[in-house]
Amino acid sequence: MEGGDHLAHERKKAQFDVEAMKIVWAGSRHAFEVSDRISKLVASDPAFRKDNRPMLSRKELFKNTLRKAAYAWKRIIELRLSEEEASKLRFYVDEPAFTDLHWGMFLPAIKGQGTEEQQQKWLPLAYKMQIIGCYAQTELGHGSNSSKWWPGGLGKISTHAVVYARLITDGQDHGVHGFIVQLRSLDDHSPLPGITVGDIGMKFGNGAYNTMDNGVLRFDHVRIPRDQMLMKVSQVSREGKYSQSNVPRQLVYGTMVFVRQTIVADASCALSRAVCIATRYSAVRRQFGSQNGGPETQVIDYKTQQSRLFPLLASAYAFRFVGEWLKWLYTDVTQRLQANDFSTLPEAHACTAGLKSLTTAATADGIEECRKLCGGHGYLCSSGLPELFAVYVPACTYEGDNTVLLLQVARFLVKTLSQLGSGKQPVGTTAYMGQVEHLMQCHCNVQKAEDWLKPAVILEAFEARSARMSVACAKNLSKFTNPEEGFAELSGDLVEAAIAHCQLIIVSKFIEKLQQDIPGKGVKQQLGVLCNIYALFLLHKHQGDFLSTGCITPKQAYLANEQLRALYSQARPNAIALVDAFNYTDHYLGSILGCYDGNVYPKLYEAAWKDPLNDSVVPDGYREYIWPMLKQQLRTARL
Ligand SMILES: CCCCC/C=C\C/C=C\C/C=C\CCC(=O)SCCNC(=O)CCNC(=O)[C@H](O)C(C)(C)COP(=O)(O)OP(=O)(O)OC[C@H]1O[C@@H](n2cnc3c(N)ncnc32)[C@H](O)[C@@H]1OP(=O)(O)O
Ligand SMILES: Cc1cc2nc3c(=O)[nH]c(=O)nc-3n(C[C@H](O)[C@H](O)[C@H](O)COP(=O)(O)OP(=O)(O)OC[C@H]3O[C@@H](n4cnc5c(N)ncnc54)[C@H](O)[C@@H]3O)c2cc1C
Repeated sequence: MEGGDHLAHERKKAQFDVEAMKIVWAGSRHAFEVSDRISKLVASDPAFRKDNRPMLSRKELFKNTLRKAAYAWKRIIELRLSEEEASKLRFYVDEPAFTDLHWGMFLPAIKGQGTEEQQQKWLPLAYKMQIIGCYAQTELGHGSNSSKWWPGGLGKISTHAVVYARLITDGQDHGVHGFIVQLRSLDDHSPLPGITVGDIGMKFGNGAYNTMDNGVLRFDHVRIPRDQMLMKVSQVSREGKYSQSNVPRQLVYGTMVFVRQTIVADASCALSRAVCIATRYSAVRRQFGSQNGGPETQVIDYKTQQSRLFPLLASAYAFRFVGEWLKWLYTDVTQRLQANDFSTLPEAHACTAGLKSLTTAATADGIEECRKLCGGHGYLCSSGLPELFAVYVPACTYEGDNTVLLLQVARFLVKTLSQLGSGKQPVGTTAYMGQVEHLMQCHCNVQKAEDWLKPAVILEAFEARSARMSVACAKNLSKFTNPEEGFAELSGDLVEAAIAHCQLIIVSKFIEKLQQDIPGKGVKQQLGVLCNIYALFLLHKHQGDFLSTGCITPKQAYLANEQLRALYSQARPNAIALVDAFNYTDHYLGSILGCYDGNVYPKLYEAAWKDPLNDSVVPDGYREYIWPMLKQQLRTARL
């Protein structure tokens, strides 16, 4: 079958209003309209072509990224795009670039940690791109006195950086503070005196994150003007006197809270993109197994394919909704901070750190699973999956290594439990800890598989598991005379308790989403199916935790799995429509396997001939290396 919509029969099976689901996915009608318009604008402009990336050398690739970034900026100005539209445009250009750090970290660091005066001086320059900034925190080795190493945009492009370094006045060390430092001349881009700066070298994957100039930076007697220390949290007077505002020191790390929140939202984008490719291809791909001489089985009908694919589809939706909620939490904490209410900062830190860790790990693993779900073709660059994986996987490391972040969550949980004794009632995402006595001894009330569809049953099982794991850690910690030693010794268990807590947050936010008014025929029902798949898939995967803590019985674990199989059958007819609801253009997906019309095979065949290796029938190197070898073999054979 040439041309046409090869997935039309799948689209007809949908039991819900796809257009309404698109709006739920986008977050609002307005967000949908902006996203739809800007993604089409990018897709229709040949200047944003990206299919040739894996073929380019690092230098060509990098120059191409600079061209695209400059062109994107030109279009943003010409079209007078709003901040929201401009950020969507950069998103759909889909190429990591220095601009990510300029807009995503440099500007937020100044906004969050600079005084009013500092903001007035630096922000207009940065908004107009008259200076380009990066965020320089990580060091080559341990400590804050070796060389900066890794900051994106630093290597070749940034003119300025927010640099994190120790502040020492009168011989006294005041800890790490942020400073705005000019790195390069605004005339000829050469490094300023005393500054050594460059790119740190090729990274994982062809193309992929090599469009970014992650850099190294050293200072030799560089003087930073006093008023370039970011002084919202603490100040140094003209006389060299150090003082602190009446705010928590942790605000110095506020930019990370902001970025971790955006990384959670981004996880749903990356995972949904991989899932869209794997779902469409699974419906196109047929294999043996037909009966009575009918068409062969679509691989999406294999239960094994469904049990690998549908939890990822459900996770993409789950991460979308928890990302929405996290954005709300971040906005709320920001407003409170402005009113000098710092009470929710520890929770915001724990939630952003924990959810960043959980969603990036699941997304990186999920993209790789989607590659395998596409069989051999998933390994071709034209599937889009190898590059997506290579670009995405460092999210498990940047903005805090995922294990280190889970340990931050564990500290928060242990602290929350320890405060129960003093009568402090936990609120927000730890409110359930307030019923710890009930959760320690409650029994799951599931007798038949369908009982697992009750939100209250699911919630209680997840709360009990999380509470019991945290309490077990706290009890074990209390056996150590030195708490830090205990924390280090038990860190493996603490990480698992943190994971259980974060999974509970995601499940509970999905359930809360379903309590809202969601318009559109069948939309809420489909989301209900996905929510149950997400929760029961986690329960099945971590049944060791649920069983060993006595939250459920082996029979109940068995029933959960039975229910999960039934849910997969309910999701099956809607699978293609559920990925169509992401509203991704073929340009953004960048995948032949995931193209909207499902016309995969002719496109794969055609793409192969476009590979530079097929420019000539006889390859370069044949005469030099292969021909003499063949001749040699010929002579040996004759002897
Ligand atoms: C709109 C589009 C945006 C696009 C986004 C743009 C870019 C994103 C895309 C790609 C990303 C690209 C690049 C990534 C950039 C980076 O990676 S920047 C470097 C980030 N580095 C890290 O994340 C380091 C991880 N380590 C930590 O976070 C450590 O906690 C620390 C901050 C280095 C501090 O360590 P330490 O001094 O040992 O303190 P400790 O951990 O013990 O914490 C002390 C107390 O402070 C609390 N706390 C820690 N962090 C925060 C925080 N961020 N906010 C609030 N509070 C925090 C902690 O809980 C402790 O509290 P106690 O009550 O004392 O227990
Ligand atoms: C693509 C990319 C882009 C980046 N961009 C930037 C940027 O723009 N600006 C910037 O400042 N930085 C940037 N970084 C750096 C990034 O933030 C750090 O790599 C990250 O925070 C992890 O720190 P590390 O590399 O020192 O890892 P390490 O801390 O050395 O981790 C190594 C191992 O040790 C373990 N470990 C470390 N500490 C502990 C502990 N306390 N307990 C138990 N285990 C532990 C970790 O789990 C990990 O397995 C970037 C990194 C990457 C990969």
